[in-house]
Amino acid sequence: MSLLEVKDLTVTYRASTSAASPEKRGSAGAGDVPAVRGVSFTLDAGQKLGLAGESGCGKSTMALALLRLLPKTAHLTGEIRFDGEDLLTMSWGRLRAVRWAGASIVFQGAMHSLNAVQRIGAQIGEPIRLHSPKVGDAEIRRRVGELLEHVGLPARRADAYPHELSGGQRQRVMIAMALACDPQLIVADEPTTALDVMIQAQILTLIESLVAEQGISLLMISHDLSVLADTCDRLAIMYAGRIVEEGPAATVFGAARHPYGQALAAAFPRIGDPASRRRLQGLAGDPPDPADLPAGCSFHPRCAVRLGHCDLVDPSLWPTAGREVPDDGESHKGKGNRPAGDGTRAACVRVLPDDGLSLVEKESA
Ligand SMILES: Nc1ncnc2c1ncn2[C@@H]1O[C@H](COP(=O)(O)OP(=O)(O)OP(=O)(O)O)[C@@H](O)[C@H]1O
Repeated sequence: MSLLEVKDLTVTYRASTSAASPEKRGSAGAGDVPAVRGVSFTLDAGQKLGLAGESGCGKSTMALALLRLLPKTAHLTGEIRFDGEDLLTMSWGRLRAVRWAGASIVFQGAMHSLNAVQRIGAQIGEPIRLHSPKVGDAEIRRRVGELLEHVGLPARRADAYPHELSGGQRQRVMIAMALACDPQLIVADEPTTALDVMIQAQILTLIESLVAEQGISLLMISHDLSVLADTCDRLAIMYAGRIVEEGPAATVFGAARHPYGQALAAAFPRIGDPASRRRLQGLAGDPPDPADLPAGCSFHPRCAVRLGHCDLVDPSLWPTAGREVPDDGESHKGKGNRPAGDGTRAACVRVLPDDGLSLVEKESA
């Protein structure tokens, strides 16, 4: 059993809370935003999964859904199993126990996530107080000091207010808070957004070493595929609310099968690979408005290698077997045996040419 099992998760932001639910209506209503559409993935204990995609593809919605932190207008269906328990059906009391101690989250933009008028020591101590009411003030203070030192800040900074810290220091405080109750999983949503590159690197190294040291699982969200490829074991690529490709980080970043995965990989440099001196390629156009998705594959209007049926068929995610999997999403249906594959799943496959250039790179060469 995996630590986290997400099965066919959908999240729809309703235009009106008074309207009947999408389930009761049978389909999404006018103005509803289907932000996450049938996402499934698993995360094992100690594993690091990176979730990448352009702005608006549903990454933060996914992250917030995992801890049921979405606003009331969000309607969720599917399953989110954490350590065997379904988070979507569990009681609020049980959910409170799972948050922080089972799974915790590091939000993007620490300044907006911290309470501006409370000392950071009190903020880091809060989850400890909530989860262990018998622990006294002196012990909490000792533990907070320890956590601050663990993330590279002096224990005395516990008395500081958020505005007295730099952006990087505030992000370290967020990480200390996420670690306060020894969680099994940390969800880090763009943990280095708005930090300069040097501090970004320090924070990423810190997260990496802490999760490795403590065996914590990590779900890291970013639009920066190269950072994720460098930090995570596995990568999942999201587009228009769906995971379109998922697999070992090196495979997805180095030889993506889905044209969107290829386009995203072509837009980022390969960290630590000086041999890969290639021109970075931008991807023309914007992701679709989730409330007004194109028919067929949502990526087809921007796809450099689309075929005739791409505006008709919306392929589902299938395990790939080497490079032989068809991309119509239908061919495996009804067949008992799935291909053995190499641990990669993709919603569409385009064979990489022999010169190793992705088709997207080749088209724009
Ligand atoms: N509270 C909300 N109500 C209605 N729609 C929302 C809400 N929050 C997000 N959305 C919409 O859901 C879609 C997915 O947004 P989300 O923030 O999850 O994307 P993202 O990939 O995390 O983007 P970014 O990288 O910019 O944070 C977007 O179209 C967004 O406008």
